Amino acid sequence: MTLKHTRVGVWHVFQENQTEHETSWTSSWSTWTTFNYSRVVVRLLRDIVQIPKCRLLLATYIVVQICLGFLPALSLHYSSQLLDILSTPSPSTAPQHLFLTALARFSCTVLSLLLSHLSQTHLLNPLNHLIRQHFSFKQFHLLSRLDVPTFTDPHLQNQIQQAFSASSLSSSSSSSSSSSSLAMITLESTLKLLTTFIHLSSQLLILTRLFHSTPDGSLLFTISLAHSMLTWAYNNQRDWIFSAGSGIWGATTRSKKFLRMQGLKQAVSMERHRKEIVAGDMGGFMYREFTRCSTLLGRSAGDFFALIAEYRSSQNLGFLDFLREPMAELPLIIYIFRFLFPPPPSSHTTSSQPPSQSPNIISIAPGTTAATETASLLTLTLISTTTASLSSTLLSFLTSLEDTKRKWEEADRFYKVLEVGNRVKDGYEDEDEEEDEAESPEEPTSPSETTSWEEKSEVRTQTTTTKTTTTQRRGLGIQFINVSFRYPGSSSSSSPINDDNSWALRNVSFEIQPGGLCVLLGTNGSGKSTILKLLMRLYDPDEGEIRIGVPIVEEEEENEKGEKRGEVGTSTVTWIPIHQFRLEELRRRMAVLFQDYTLFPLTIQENIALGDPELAAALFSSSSSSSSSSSTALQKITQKIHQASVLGGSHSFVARLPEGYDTIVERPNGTGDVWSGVGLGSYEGDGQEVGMGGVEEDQEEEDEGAFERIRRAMIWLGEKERRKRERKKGLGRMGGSMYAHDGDEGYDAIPIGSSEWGFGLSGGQVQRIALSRTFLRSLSSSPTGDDSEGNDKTDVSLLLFDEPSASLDPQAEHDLFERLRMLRGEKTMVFSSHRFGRLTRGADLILYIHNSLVIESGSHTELLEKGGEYARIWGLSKRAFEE
Ligand SMILES: Nc1ncnc2c1ncn2[C@@H]1O[C@H](COP(=O)(O)OP(=O)(O)OP(=O)(O)O)[C@@H](O)[C@H]1O
Repeated sequence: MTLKHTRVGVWHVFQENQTEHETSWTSSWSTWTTFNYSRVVVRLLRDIVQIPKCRLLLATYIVVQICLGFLPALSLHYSSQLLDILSTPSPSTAPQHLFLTALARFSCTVLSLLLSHLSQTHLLNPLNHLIRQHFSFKQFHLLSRLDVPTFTDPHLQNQIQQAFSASSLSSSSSSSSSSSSLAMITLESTLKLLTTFIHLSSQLLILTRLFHSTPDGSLLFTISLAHSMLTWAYNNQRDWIFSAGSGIWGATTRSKKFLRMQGLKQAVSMERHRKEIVAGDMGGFMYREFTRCSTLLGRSAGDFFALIAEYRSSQNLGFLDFLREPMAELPLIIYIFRFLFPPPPSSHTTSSQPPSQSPNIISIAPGTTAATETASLLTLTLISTTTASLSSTLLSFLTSLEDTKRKWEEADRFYKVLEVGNRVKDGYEDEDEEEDEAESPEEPTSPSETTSWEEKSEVRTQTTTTKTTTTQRRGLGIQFINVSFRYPGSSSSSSPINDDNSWALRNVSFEIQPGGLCVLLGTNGSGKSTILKLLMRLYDPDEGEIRIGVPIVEEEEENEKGEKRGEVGTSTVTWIPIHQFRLEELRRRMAVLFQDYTLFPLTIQENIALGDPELAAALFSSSSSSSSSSSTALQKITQKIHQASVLGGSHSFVARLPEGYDTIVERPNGTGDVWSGVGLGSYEGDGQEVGMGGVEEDQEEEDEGAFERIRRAMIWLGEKERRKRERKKGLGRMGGSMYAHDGDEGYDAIPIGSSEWGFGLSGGQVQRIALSRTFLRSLSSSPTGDDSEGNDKTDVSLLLFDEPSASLDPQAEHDLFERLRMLRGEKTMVFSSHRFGRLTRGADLILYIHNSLVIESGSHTELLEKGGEYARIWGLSKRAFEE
């Protein structure tokens, strides 16, 4: 299928080309037939029904909605009856009949109101909450389980965004709460379709009866039907262009001026660029450039959706416009026509039934009696309103049909995204696949059945075993065998590896024995961090293989004769392909500090504790329990966190923070304090009052007083919360907010989240917290820290550090390497670094990488003897100190 290219301002829109006749409604009918909607609806209902407490609520909600679907038709019925009675007054029965009918009509309105209220307050709101929560769990599960290449895939990102934002987008147009979940909106939409259908069918039944006895009934019916269809088709045709969910289209802009304009706009709005803008005196230039670009681009620059809306509204009038609008006037024209030229009496307006007694006959003509006029006018009113009502119900049904179809498609997309698999396959997945292929009757080994890492190595097939006779070492070995890798999305060309710059690593081979220390050196972008990422299996190599060496220490055994077996001080290293390990287990054996480490928008304590998720879970459960045993456990966990913090070098400054370890690093989005009516007064900057606009002088003082009171109330709340938690925990400090003591004034609120790292943490401090998290992982794996003898019981055998001292001062760097030195032989350590010195001198293996190739490898002495690149750089740094 070809693509249609449209220019909308600075945007280029590419659309799947639909032929003239293949408009949205025809294509929509074809999707109705091809798309298996029932599957989505059944799955959605099954999911909702499985949510605890939802079943009864849902059943009641459906019943109420169905009743609400019947009520309008019932109201119509009683309205027509009322008009019947009014047009044919009978002295004997009229008052009583009139009263009862009016009561029934009134009851319909009251019942409709009550049911709507019941439905919204007692059914829809709780149902919505349960469903939203359930589906948010599913969303969170997906987002938390995706691996790096899958998550960063732009195609999947787009799908996730579409699927997850569908609920918020749809909710804005939904009549229900704006925070409805997609599932709830889909359910509501489906039920709305059902109730509108019931409404339409019951209304049709009543109207057929009414129109049947009217000479122009069928004509009016046809007109109102045609009008509804045309309006629907018109709306569809208009919405078809670039509307989400219809057709496939994409838009891009390549306008350099527009990109610059937007970039400048973002730069001046974001706090993190403020320092550079002020220090570089860029403000004036930015303003001039922004206005220049904006003026040059004029109306063509703008947000895509705003431009599309403008584009749509400026489209030419079409055939449907000419047909649709006049058709709305047709019923009135017919009434007038009938008034002026009444039809001759027909067979069913027989002489036995005079016109005045037949309410459903239009027989207004000059010279008729007053009673006949009243009856006919009432009939006309009834026909007019019911025709309009039918038209709107039909339109609503057709719109609802389209809307529901879209919601089902969104729900289908949502479910498909939830099922997305990770690109990095788990060791057991491979194993299962192999077993499936071999059609083995045996059950695959369940992760829980295999308890030890060493045991696992025995069951592997593609293993190589080597014996080391050196001192018995712990840690894991690493082997890279001709490993080549390029990041997903890097250009792929058929040229040989050595001529292709898209590779991050090319034919890399090396071996590190368990407990060894390896330093990766090299120029920027040479591939050092990539080696660490491959070791963590964030990505898998494209070529070659990575193996992990598991040392199995041979125990001394005595046989029956008392002879000793096994070599003392030797260990057998079994080399296992990395992809055969269960990912969870592999990563539990490793601790990593990335170059681009991040802190999470949580407290410092939680940030460190997350180094060991089990410990973090124990921390959260102990802190929410008030028993004495959990208080003891909490103290032990806190000690462990502090211990890691000391090792990472963060304890000294964290302890001095007003909220200590409970300081929130950065307020999460949507949790910032909400203010209203402040900031309009004046702002005191450097002793000078600067008008901020809008507030009268008297009011200004009043507002500042109010602002102060609110501010203090918020501080009081934070303090209260903190004390409550302190009492509960019996230790430490905790707070949802952060306050700095400003001496005279007491506490002063610090706007959290206003700086990139919340409480104005320096780069080095952030790195120390991140280091503490890495150290926590390498501390005892026991969540309660029962290791009273101080033995290292950790599972972590491999430490990976990417520029661990990049932001540290020399003393902190020295202390860090001293601490790491203690772990030599206990754990395998791999460092990526630019620094030559103590680290490289003590390394077992140095890899010098350049342009994705390992160009030199060996120990410090070996590399100096070689006199290559390493020796040259070493010489440079040595000279710098000597000069
Ligand atoms: N996520 C990514 N997607 C695509 N390419 C990447 C990605 N990360 C790194 N690269 C590219 O891979 C190559 C190797 O990057 P890597 O981060 O391993 O270098 P490095 O040696 O650690 O550099 P530095 O010393 O600057 O930290 C570089 O060319 C880089 O541009």
